[in-house]
Amino acid sequence: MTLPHPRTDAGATALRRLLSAPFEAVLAFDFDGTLAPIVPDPRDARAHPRVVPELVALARRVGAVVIVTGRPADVAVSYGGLDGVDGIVVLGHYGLDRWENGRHTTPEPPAGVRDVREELPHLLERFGAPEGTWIEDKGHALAVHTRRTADPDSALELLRSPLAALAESHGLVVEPGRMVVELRPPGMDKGTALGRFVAERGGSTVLYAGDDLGDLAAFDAVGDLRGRGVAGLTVCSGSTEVAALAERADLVVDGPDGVADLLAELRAALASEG
Ligand SMILES: O=P(O)(O)OC[C@H]1O[C@H](O[C@H]2O[C@H](CO)[C@@H](O)[C@H](O)[C@H]2O)[C@H](O)[C@@H](O)[C@@H]1O
Repeated sequence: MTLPHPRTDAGATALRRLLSAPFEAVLAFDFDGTLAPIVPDPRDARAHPRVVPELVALARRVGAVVIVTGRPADVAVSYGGLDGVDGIVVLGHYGLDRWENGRHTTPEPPAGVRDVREELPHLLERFGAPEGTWIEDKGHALAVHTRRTADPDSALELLRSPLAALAESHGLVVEPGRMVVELRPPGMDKGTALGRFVAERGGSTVLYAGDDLGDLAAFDAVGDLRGRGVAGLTVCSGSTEVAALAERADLVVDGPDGVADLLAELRAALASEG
């Protein structure tokens, strides 16, 4: 079992530093598509079976393990079985809420979310959203999924601008993703969440792994952190659905299976370093 080689010098430097000073490292992961395989119904998403055991082992050997997700933090904990990982922190809703040591802290949702909740079904009907279009109500955000329609890409195209207009009229922003458009509060993204977390923990290395467009902000944050002396390694959990992340990553692995392999390789490498 050998660790893969990052294709950039910056990534290789970060991996070396992670292995030589693991207690100064922050390991950060997206949830869906990275730790959890993509499934048709978002309510069925669960962590890859090898992920939690590997995170449990890694959490004992690194500075911090953090999940940065578009899910509500408590939902990611429950779907992922993440409460089994000692010391893990879960930043949900792109960083708006936080789960740590069994405690979930979350702000009040803005009024715009309530209004969008009311109007969204009518909008979908008015614009002829095809059968299989599904609204995920996340409390602080609403996500319109098309994965279970006959033609998910066309359904997304049909709905993209009406959803953007609805979001804007209620002070929300749209977050595009894998067969989904989310209408969510502005003012937070995965990059801000990751940057703040690394500052809070004082890490000298950060690894961030993601699979979707919302993870690009976290990749940007890794770039900013490098400018401030923090070594950074970006990992793409590769898929046929999103090319933009793979183009920017220091390392591309084969979906959640590949992420689970990487975790196992990191764990083995850290164990052999003593
Ligand atoms: O930031 P993440 O943890 O990656 O969450 C992003 C969105 O993931 C979920 O949707 C995605 O995964 C579903 C389950 O595999 C899949 O059916 C869907 O097509 C994907 O877009 C989740 O439902 C969203 O709320 C998250 O924002």
